[in-house]
Amino acid sequence: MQVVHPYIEGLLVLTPRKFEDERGYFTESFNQRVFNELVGADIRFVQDNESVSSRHVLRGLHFQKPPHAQGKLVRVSSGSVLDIAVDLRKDSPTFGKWHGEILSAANGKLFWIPEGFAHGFIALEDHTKFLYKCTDYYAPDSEGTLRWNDPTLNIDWGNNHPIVSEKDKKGRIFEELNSPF
Ligand SMILES: Cc1cn([C@H]2C[C@H](O)[C@@H](COP(=O)(O)OP(=O)(O)O[C@H]3O[C@@H](C)C(=O)[C@@H](O)[C@H]3O)O2)c(=O)[nH]c1=O
Repeated sequence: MQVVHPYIEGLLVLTPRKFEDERGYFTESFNQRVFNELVGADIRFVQDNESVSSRHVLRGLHFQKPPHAQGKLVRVSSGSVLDIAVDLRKDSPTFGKWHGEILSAANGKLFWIPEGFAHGFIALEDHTKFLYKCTDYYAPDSEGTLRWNDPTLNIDWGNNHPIVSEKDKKGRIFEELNSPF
């Protein structure tokens, strides 16, 4: 397992070992014990999600407010994305900063985004399948959306005209967000 700690504290990028042979490959895409040792906490996931997106589709930036905040362990099993986590923890030295990671079926990376972050991604290929585990259940009344193209965040999505849902077009701007974390 290769483990990388991005400069924003709490984020983790994991690359599980891939065993390749003439049949194809085998990999442990999730191992609760190994994961908890790496994170140093007893994290429990309660919901697995899957979405498929066409190229240029951007989903985000989403979070759920406490008491329904979610940690997310995300990966891609087909295609690729640029995945973004924005630090919304008010007392964090990196509050308002973001980290981007390319996740693809080919690189097999897992990106751990704990509670206190907004999350989103843009699909870089057609039929990009995005898989993620969440630490709390979907709670639509607790949902928050931060505007993907917020000028303060200034995220480089590599695309100025992505396909965005009507809900995401109405996302709040960072300056007016009043972060719940
Ligand atoms: C997220 C979610 C959505 N839904 C439903 C609600 C809606 O009718 C439909 C599509 O929902 P959305 O438009 O919110 O889906 P989407 O834009 O893919 O939302 C996801 O975006 C990424 C970036 C995340 O980080 C996720 O946590 C989640 O917010 O699916 C559920 O039933 N359960 C869920 O957990």
